[in-house]
Amino acid sequence: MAPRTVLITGCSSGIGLALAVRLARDKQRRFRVIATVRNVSRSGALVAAAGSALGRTLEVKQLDVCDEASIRACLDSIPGRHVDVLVSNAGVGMIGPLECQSLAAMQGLMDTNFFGLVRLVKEVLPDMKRRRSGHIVVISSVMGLQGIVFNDVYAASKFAVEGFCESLVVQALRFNVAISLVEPGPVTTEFEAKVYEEAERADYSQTDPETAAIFTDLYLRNSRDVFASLGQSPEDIAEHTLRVIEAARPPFRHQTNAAYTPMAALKHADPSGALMTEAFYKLVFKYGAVLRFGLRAIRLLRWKAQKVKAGARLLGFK
Ligand SMILES: NC(=O)C1=CN([C@@H]2O[C@H](COP(=O)(O)OP(=O)(O)OC[C@H]3O[C@@H](n4cnc5c(N)ncnc54)[C@H](OP(=O)(O)O)[C@@H]3O)[C@@H](O)[C@H]2O)C=CC1
Ligand SMILES: CC1=C(/C=C/C(C)=C/C=C/C(C)=C/C=O)C(C)(C)CCC1
Repeated sequence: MAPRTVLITGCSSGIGLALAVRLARDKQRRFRVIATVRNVSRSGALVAAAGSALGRTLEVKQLDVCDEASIRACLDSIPGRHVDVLVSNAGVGMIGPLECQSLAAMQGLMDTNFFGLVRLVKEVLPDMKRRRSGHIVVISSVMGLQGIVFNDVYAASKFAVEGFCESLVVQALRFNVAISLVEPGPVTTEFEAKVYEEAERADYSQTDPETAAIFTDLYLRNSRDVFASLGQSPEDIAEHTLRVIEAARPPFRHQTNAAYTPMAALKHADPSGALMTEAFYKLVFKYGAVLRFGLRAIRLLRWKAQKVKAGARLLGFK
């Protein structure tokens, strides 16, 4: 079988980079990867990780999801504009009290996370429909299902992504085009570092002292613990995404972190929203110590499991 052409956005770091390299290094050579970056000068890590795959199963192209012309130019440079699998991955985060964020920054986030996807789909879907084949894979988030305090605008952008795809999936199916949402929980990538850096630079005089204290003393502290305990690696997410891409009948939704799933399920257990609101309120304001204790226990268990795995490898077990 001819290799499938996979176009991925946001490959300069994190999930996009890991996925591009994982697919390009596929032992069965099932994929030809077009790894796109918005700024070619930031493709060093990708090129280094791709190694010998570069120029064989992986090529790097420029694509800014906020710039329609760059999307069109990238697609026009592909023979027959033929893309079998589009992975919409490029995205940015934003945390903190609303009052400390400018409307321009919020609009910029929506432009990348939501309209970036819309621009890509508008350009790629018509060709896929004409060919009556294709797969659009969208890196959404658990925050596309469940909001998290101080992530208001980011969660809204992922809810928008989910609503867009949920509406489009039925029409696409009629043309034999699949749509899949991959929904990771926390992943340890530059994403995390970038939002913390921005939080450090933020001007908290724009909000009241109580809100600022809730954000810096409760949210930031607990969030770091959540990432340290429940965080997955970008390589983990690449493996999950590979499974979605290679599925004979791709799922519409795929959550990558079983430990996070109960958090996203609360709203479905009680349609009034009371259970979800109370559970999160208590986790943030009442049982912070219990949350941190639980997260520390998970960290210890993960550390022990890693040691056991390393020991097994040393003894020659797989
Ligand atoms: N990390 C996490 O905890 C989670 C992340 N996600 C989602 O995963 C996706 C990837 O994030 P992750 O790998 O973690 O973060 P990274 O910050 O490591 O990667 C984000 C990528 O998106 C690129 N990007 C940003 N804006 C644009 C643009 N306008 N056009 C093209 N590329 C752009 C960045 O490029 P540049 O280097 O030029 O800035 C970078 O390559 C995002 O959609 C994010 O929302 C979902 C769940 C959890
Ligand atoms: C679970 C949980 C928390 C934090 C969750 C975080 C930080 C999730 C991050 C998810 C990401 C980054 C998704 C990206 O798309 C709190 C609010 C600290 C306390 C209540 C329980």
